[in-house]
Amino acid sequence: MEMVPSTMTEMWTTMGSTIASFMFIWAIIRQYCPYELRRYFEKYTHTIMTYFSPYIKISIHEFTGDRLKRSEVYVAVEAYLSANSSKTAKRLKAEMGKDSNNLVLSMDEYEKVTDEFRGAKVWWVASKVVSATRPMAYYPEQEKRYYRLTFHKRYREMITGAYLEHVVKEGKEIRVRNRQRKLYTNSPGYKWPSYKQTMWSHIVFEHPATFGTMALEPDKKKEIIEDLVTFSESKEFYARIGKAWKRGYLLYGPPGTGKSTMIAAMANLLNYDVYDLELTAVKDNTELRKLLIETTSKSIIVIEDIDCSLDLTGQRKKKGGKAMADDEKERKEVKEESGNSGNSKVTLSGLLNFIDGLWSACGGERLIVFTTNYVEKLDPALIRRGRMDKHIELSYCGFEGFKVLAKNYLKLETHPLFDAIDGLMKEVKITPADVAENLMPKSPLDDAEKCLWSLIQALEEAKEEAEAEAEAATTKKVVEQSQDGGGVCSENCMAEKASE
Ligand SMILES: Nc1ncnc2c1ncn2[C@@H]1O[C@H](COP(=O)(O)OP(=O)(O)OP(=O)(O)O)[C@@H](O)[C@H]1O
Ligand SMILES: [Mg+2]
Repeated sequence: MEMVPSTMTEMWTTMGSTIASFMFIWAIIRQYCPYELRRYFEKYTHTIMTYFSPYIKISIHEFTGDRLKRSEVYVAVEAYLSANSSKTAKRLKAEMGKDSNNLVLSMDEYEKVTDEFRGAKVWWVASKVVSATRPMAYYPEQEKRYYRLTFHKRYREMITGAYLEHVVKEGKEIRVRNRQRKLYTNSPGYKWPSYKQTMWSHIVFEHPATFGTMALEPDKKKEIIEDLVTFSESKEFYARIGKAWKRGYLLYGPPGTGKSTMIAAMANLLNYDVYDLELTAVKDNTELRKLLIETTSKSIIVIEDIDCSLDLTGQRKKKGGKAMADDEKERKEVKEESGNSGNSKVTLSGLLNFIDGLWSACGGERLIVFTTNYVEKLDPALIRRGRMDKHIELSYCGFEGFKVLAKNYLKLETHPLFDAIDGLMKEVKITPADVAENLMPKSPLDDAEKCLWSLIQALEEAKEEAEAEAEAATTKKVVEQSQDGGGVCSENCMAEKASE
């Protein structure tokens, strides 16, 4: 009976000393054995182990080839695992997600998660290698991150086929759902050569406008929404007909009719990013192309006030001479003062190339939107179908539009004053922006009726103004006619004057 503990103790002692000597010898080998020999040794142990191991490993690296763009697969896997790992993994990384108030969790380095697919079990590990060599002391050490997928070799077909496809597809969807939408601009607050690699700066896109809150005739609204949704679902169609997956919209109409608002509504409907392109800040055609290449898919590229944002007007100015309206000139001057334009050498052909040249096809799933107040002043080449596929006129507010605004601003579906407003709206033009401004309560005590009265007053004032203007115009015409018409029209003029 006494023998047992002593045998046990002896055994432990022997084992302990064996391990110790093994470790010691290994340390010696590691230290004195040439590096090549060690590599050779490790490589072969690895091969032998793999030969006997029933498991297959697949690595997905963050960067492949040159370190320009993150691998799409890696990004998708990251998103897929972030959704699936937050329940099982113990160490998680938190990052800001959509709406900037929810956190997106993803697995931390060296964390392992298990996933199951059609009865097969797989393991994912997030890992990284830190490259020992630093190209330049200034740069931080280069980390190469990757995910490693391990599974049994009997599932080889299924995992390399269906499972990975499922992961990538799901991952992409999760990314779209979680991403914060961004509003990009190319007009720089400062220039810092070669430090910033991208040409766009961005902030989070948080415009609340939707088609629901827009004052538009219901039919027109429906048509635009359907057009947009059809576009976003037509990847195969565009591929089949051999056209780049993009669509141009031209929004035109007087100021304050909702052109900019509609762009925000489009972005919110389709969940797209917005690139607000300030043409006057683009140096030349080459820079314009660079900007285009750096835009991502699922985005809207916007050029506001296209009529006054570059030398296109210069071209037309030569042709059209003095035809440019005074107010347009004013707008142009204002723009030039505010922006650092003047030295922009973007030409019409550069812009046309931007819209439908070869480069415009890269990325895909893109809307290009132009807005203008003077559609008739634009070069026909710029807005022909195929470039600007859909022309949308945003015009003065009708009664239907007013009802939408009344519902949004005052929570009113009907009101006895609506009839009076309907009548007035048929007689005078008022922009949705003006209607909105009048419906906005100006003090906490203002009720719906007061706002409606304020609108009626505005409409009546506008009506009086319009009447006065019309009268002035007729008088002017009569005077002109009597001056240069001479004897020919004098009879008519006299008759008109007599009747007045
Ligand atoms: N159709 C509309 N529906 C709802 N609100 C509108 C509409 N049109 C204009 N508004 C309101 O008027 C304001 C100005 O509209 P917006 O900036 O979209 O006009 P715009 O057509 O882009 O004008 P501009 O030609 O001067 O750029 C917005 O803040 C918005 O609230
Ligand atoms: Mg606008």
